[in-house]
Formats: sequence, structure tokens, C-alpha cells
Amino acid sequence: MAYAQVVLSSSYDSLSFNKVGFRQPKGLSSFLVNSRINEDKQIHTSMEMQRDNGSITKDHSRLKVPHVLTVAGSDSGAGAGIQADLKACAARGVYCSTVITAVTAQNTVGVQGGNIVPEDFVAKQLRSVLSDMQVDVVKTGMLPSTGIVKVLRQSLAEFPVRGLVVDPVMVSTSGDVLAGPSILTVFREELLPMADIVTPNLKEASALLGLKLETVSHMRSAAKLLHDMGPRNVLVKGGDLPDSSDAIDIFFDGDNIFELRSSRIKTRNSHGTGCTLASCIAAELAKGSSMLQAVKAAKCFVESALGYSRDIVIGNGPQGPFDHLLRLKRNIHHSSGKHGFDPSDLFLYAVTDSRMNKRWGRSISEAVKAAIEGGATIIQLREKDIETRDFLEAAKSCLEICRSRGVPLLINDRVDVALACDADGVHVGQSDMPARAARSLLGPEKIIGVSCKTPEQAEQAWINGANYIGCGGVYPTNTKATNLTIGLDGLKAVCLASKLPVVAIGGISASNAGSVMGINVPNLKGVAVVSTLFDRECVLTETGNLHSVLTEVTSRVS
Ligand SMILES: Cc1ncc(COP(=O)(O)OP(=O)(O)O)c(N)n1
Ligand SMILES: Cc1ncsc1CCOP(=O)(O)O
Ligand SMILES: [Mg+2]
Repeated sequence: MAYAQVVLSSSYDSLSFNKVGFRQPKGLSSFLVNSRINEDKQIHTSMEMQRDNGSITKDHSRLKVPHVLTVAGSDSGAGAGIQADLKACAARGVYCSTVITAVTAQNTVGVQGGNIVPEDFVAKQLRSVLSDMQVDVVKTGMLPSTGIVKVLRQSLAEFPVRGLVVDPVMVSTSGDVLAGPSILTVFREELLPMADIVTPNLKEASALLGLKLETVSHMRSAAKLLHDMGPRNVLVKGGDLPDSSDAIDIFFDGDNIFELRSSRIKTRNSHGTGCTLASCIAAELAKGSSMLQAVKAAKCFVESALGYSRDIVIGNGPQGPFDHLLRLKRNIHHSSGKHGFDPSDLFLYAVTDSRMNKRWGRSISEAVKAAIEGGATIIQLREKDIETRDFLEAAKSCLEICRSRGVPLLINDRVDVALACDADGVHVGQSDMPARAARSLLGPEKIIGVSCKTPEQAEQAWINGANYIGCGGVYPTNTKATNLTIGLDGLKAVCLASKLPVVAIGGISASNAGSVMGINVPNLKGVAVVSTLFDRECVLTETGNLHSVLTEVTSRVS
């Protein structure tokens, strides 16, 4: 690790707060700033404030965030342009600011219209961002007038940045022209010489060179010719090459030429791939990658995002946008189409046990299918004696079954497995990963259940961001060794204290489920069972029986 000490002074060094909480400048003071450059080449600064005339001083930690500024056009359909750049940077964990050069009216059919932002206003936006924010890398997209290119050039001369990625946007993916021929000269003479990398597609490289490019060998020559125009690196994208099963791009760094291949994803949803690729390159450079690493990471990201989005439907035109954040399908399929957690899903909670299922000669997915057919409203895979790899495979096939039937699937204990298969959530106990840590790994949308035997644990589960509580063992059980039995009184005490919905567990069967639900506390939403369903010959019948009892008893008590 390298350390650098810098002395700064500022009129905002020491802050005090007036009664309504406004920040007020409070005289000059000096800071000792320790800038630490760690192995990842990310810069962290921690400030030690010195005392200033007895005012309250604080330790501030300031984290320099990798920052890309995109200078591009707005796409109203949000598949390409500024909107794609924002999403790509967000997906790569990089802050993205924006200077808008044009506003287009476009959708999945094509470009219906456009308005160029006046040069002086582009200049104003550039100054606003570059004079204030610590931009690492600038990425350009649609630069619709020669004046705008000149303005950019002047701004970068005044406020230099670490890198410039030029995506020479001239023609949209729908074939609409986004920059006229007059722009070619200024691209060649003014923009390319400043660029750290230029990323033309076949049409753009052909236009820049005045040549028709149709083969990989043409692309190789084009990369060298474009390099002669001044950019330090060139990526000629071969996405439009006919008859190729791979997406082949040619990368040239001035010394070596690389043929980069990724699989060509067959999808209509490829609008905005060029903008995204260039933004990802910029994002990786901002994080400290080398150029070749950045290009490879960006290609890999685009390939995965296209693969994930291949069948999503947005718009009616021939070219749809894709899902940069790889989340949209999850929401479509999430539980029974409902968003977030629905406490009524706890009604008949089936918890698997592979030893029991093995004993009765069935696989985990057969057991899950039968439980859902019998009326289970939520499934937990509780597989204690299974290899991680087998657990993940089983979880994936159960997830397919559950998703197609609108039933949430949770994983017991193993947050890693839940993450790897994109399950709907996890159930954790008092000695498993704390709910708060699980929440930060799984994000706000996933379901987290916590086992609680006391009101204090119930309070903590709520504080930690759980969605529900599993409370028991209500009755003695052979399924979980040395488990404390808390009885119906213990269950009631937890339910009354809990701000979260509760499901009862432990020794529950069709013969005592009535007594459990009969405690008649509004936040007791159902029962969770293992042996009653899975240590029996017919899972479907047993689940059906328990379902009838629960339906009967809840209609009576409510
Ligand atoms: C719904 C539900 N409630 C409680 C538990 C028990 O979880 P835990 O205390 O972590 O014990 P194990 O199941 O991991 O042995 C549960 N699994 N489900
Ligand atoms: C996992 C668990 N946690 C508390 S009791 C229990 C076991 C429940 O199994 P069964 O329904 O067979 O009693
Ligand atoms: Mg556990």
C-alpha cells in the first residue's frame, strides 16, 4: 500500500448545524488527509479534522467513487444513449453523470424525431460537471454537430480527465442517421486524436475510413488504419458481420491485434448494445482496469445482459431494449406475480428434508411438486446433508417448479445457495447468518425468515430487516435434535410481541394444527411442517389433509 499525505484548506472544513439543521461554513481550518491507494488501485481518503476554535469536530470518511461522464443523446425509449449509459454504469458499480447533446424521440420501431441541444448549453453542462465533480473517464456517444465536438474538446483541455472513450455514434441500430457526414471530418481530425479508445461498429468504421468493410480481415486492416488517426486503442465491432456464429470484435492497441469472440445471442433485444459496451469500458477504466481488461469485461457484461434479456418483451418494434440490471424477469416471475412478501403465503409452509424423501424413494423436486399440488403455499429447502453442488442443482429445479406455480421458494441456512439460484429468500436461525447480513447480501426484495423462541429475538428480527418469524418448536419434534419446546404459551407470547407475521413450527400435524391456529392471534399466519408431509408415503395426500384442516380452522377462528 502506498500512502500520500496532502494538506487541504477550505471554508467548509468545519461544519456546524443551526437549529433547523442547515450546514453552515465555519471559518478556515486545515485537514490532514490520508490518501491510501490500496491494491485495487481505488483511492480511499480519510480525513482527520483538527480542532477549530473549540467547535465540534468530526472524523469524516470520504470515499472517492469511480466516475464516468457520458456526453451523449437522450433516447426516450431508454434502450440506448444517455439512459443506457446510466444503467450500464450503475450495473458496473460506477457513478455516471450526464451531458445531453440531443433529445431524440425514439422507441423500438425507430427514431421519430430529434432536437439538438445548443452548443453553449452543452458547454454549460460540461462546465457544471467537470468543474465540480471528480470525473475519471469521459465517454462520448451521439455528438450531433461539429460545434459540439469543438466544445467538448475545449472543455477537456480546460478540465483534463484520465480517459476518453469515443463511441462514434452515427447511425442508430434501427438504421436512422444520428450524425451527418460533416461530422466525419471533425471526428477524424479533432475527436479521434484525443481518444484513449474508439469503438466503431462496421458501418461507423466504414464511414470513418471511406471503405466498405465486410470481413474479419477487413476489420483487422480497419483497426490499424483508424489507429493511424490518433486514438491510442481501437475496437472495431463485428456484430453486423454476416454468417458468423460468434460476435467477433477486433482490438488493436498499436502493437498487438486481438480477435475477441463472444457468443452471438439470438435476440431482438439488442438496442443500445454499442452505448452499453462503450460505457462499460469507461466504467472499468474508471475502476482502474487496463484497456484490454476493460474491453473484455465489457464484452462479457453485454453478452450476459443480452442472454438474460433474450426473451423479454418491451415495445412492438423490431428492436427492443435489454435489461442492464438483470432484474426485470425476476419481478415478472416473483412469487405468484405479486411484488414483495405476502404474509398469507405462510399459511401452509412445507419444509423439505432429504433424508425423509430418500427414505420414501423420491427426489427433492418430486416432493416439492407434490406438496404444491396438495396446497403448500410456500416451500423451504432444508437440506442438511447434501453437497453444495447438489443443493444448488436441486434448488434450481425446485425454483422452476415453484415459479411456474406462483409459490415462493426459500433456502434454509445457505444464503450463498439462495443467491446462486436466485431463490425468493432464505430462512435463518439464531446461530446462522444474521438477518441483517443476509439482507445486505440479498437486497430489499428477497424474503428473509428468522427462527425466534422469545419476544426479544422477535424484536431483533424486526430490527434486522426480516420479513417473518418462524416460532417453535411448539411441540416436541424428532426432526430437529435438542430443540427446545416452547408450547402454545411460548408461541402466543412471541406472536403478541412480534411486529412481523409469524409461522408456527415443530411437531405440528393435521391433528394439532387446529389448536395452534386456535390461539387466535392475528399475526399467526400459518404452520410450517416437515415430517407431517415428507415422512409419509404420499406427500400430496398429507398436504391436502393439512390444507383442509387449516382452511377449516381459520374460517372458524377469523
Ligand atoms: C419456518 C421455519 N422456522 C424455523 C426454522 C428453524 O430454523 P433454524 O433455527 O435455523 O434451524 P434449522 O432449520 O436450520 O435446523 C425453519 N427451518 N423454518
Ligand atoms: C426446523 C425446526 N425448527 C424448529 S422445530 C423444527 C422441526 C420441525 O419439523 P417437524 O415438522 O417434523 O416437527
Ligand atoms: Mg438454520
